[in-house]
Amino acid sequence: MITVGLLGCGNIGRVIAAGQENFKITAVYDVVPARVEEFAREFDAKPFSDFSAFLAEPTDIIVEAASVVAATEHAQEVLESGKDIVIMSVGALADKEFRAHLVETARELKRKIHIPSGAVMGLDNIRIGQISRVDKFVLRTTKNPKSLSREATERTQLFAGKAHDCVRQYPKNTNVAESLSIACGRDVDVELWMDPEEDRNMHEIFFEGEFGEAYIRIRNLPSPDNPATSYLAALSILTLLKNLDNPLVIGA
Ligand SMILES: NC(=O)C1=CN([C@@H]2O[C@H](COP(=O)(O)OP(=O)(O)OC[C@H]3O[C@@H](n4cnc5c(N)ncnc54)[C@H](OP(=O)(O)O)[C@@H]3O)[C@@H](O)[C@H]2O)C=CC1
Ligand SMILES: O=C([O-])CC(=O)C(=O)O
Repeated sequence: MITVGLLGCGNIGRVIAAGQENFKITAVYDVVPARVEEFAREFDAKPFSDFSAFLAEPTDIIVEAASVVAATEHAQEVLESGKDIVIMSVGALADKEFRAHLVETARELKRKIHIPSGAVMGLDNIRIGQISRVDKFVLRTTKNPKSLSREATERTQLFAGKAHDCVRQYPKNTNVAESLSIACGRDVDVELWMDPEEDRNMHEIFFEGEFGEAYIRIRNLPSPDNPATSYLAALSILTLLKNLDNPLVIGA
């Protein structure tokens, strides 16, 4: 049985915990102590309010499902402790120096940094961008204003530019922009829209290159407990964890 240390007892953390089968969350940590205690009671895990103690607990892998700040603060020490990490708040890797250092540490210590497909589909073959010509790559994200904690009466563009800048400005809503950039091997173009007529978290991917062209549209249901996060993102990390010990690797 794979043992998991969970950093972040929020919306995604709860979906993962509810789906445990071949892995077990044995240790939990969150910035909100009452949330950790409640989560630990409900899912039979050990609660921690001190990160070092949480990390010292014997777990096989740490799952970050908290925030870009949490991933930035803790990813390095997780790897240095000799554990693999799953990073959900991928926006932390928009800092190129930080990412390079993290990857170098993982390489030296023979550890893995897992990045789930999250709220999009297609990361598998988008990786061809690392080895072949890319003519165009645009992510257009459209969410209801509620998902962006804003108000609007009409469709409004919030951002147009590069992924790194977008996720810095909208760290709770555009981690996928960074995942796509890492997959494709370049800082992709991003448009972020809010639309009161849209009730889904929609991601449209326009990809053209040496291979031909692709258009992928994902219309996600928002998570009931956090409309900023698509339910698909939680299912994605749950699937990743369930497949950690599967010898048959698909789509990689
Ligand atoms: N890669 C992808 O495709 C996607 C990534 N995400 C990202 O995944 C992460 C988790 O999402 P979700 O579960 O919906 O978020 P939630 O806000 O529901 O849960 C996150 C939990 O982590 C806590 N937390 C935040 N910062 C820290 C910290 N520094 N140390 C410890 N705990 C902390 C939060 O506390 P508090 O409430 O006080 O902040 C909260 O309890 C987010 O960063 C989100 O943006 C989401 C969707 C898609
Ligand atoms: O869940 C989504 O639709 C996307 C998201 O919030 C993110 O990438 O941070």
